Amino acid sequence: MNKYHFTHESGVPGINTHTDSGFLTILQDDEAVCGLEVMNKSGDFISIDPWPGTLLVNIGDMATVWSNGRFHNVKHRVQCKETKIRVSIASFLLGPRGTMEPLPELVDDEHPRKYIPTSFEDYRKLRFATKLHAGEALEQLLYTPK
Ligand SMILES: O=C(O)CCC(=O)C(=O)O
Ligand SMILES: [Fe+2]
Repeated sequence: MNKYHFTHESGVPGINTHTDSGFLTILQDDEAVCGLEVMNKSGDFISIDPWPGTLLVNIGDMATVWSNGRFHNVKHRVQCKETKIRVSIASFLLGPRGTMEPLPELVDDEHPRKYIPTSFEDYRKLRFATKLHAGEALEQLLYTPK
C-alpha cells in the first residue's frame, strides 16, 4: 500500500522514475487523485488518469528477461500535484523463487538470447548494489555469445 500526502511545504511529489523489479504488478490506483505517469516510447511521461473500477497491470524487469526482451518493462513515476491524500495498492508478482531465463520458445535466429539466467533475489540485490532502479540493471545481465 502506498500513501502519498503531497503538500507544497514538503515538496515530495511521490516516487521517482523506476521500473518494477518483479514479473508483473497489479495496481489498484487511487480512484480520485491523479499522479501516476508512464513513459512512452519517445521518452515522454503520460499521465494515467484515475479510472474507477479498473486495475492496472505493469510489466516488470523479470518479465523482460523471461520474454527475451519482448515484454516491455514500463518506466513510471508518481508526481502528485494536488494537496490531497493519495492511496494505491500494488500487488507484486515477483517471479519464481529459482533461476529464470528467457523462454526457449522465444529464442531463435531472429531473436537471439538476450539475457543470462538470473533469480529474482540476485537481480534485486543487483538493483540495490548498482542503485539502478529504472531497468538499467538489466544491461548487466546481457548475454554475450562466446
Ligand atoms: O502509486 C502508484 O500509482 C504507483 C506505485 C508504484 O509504482 C509502485 O508501488 O511500484
Ligand atoms: Fe512501480
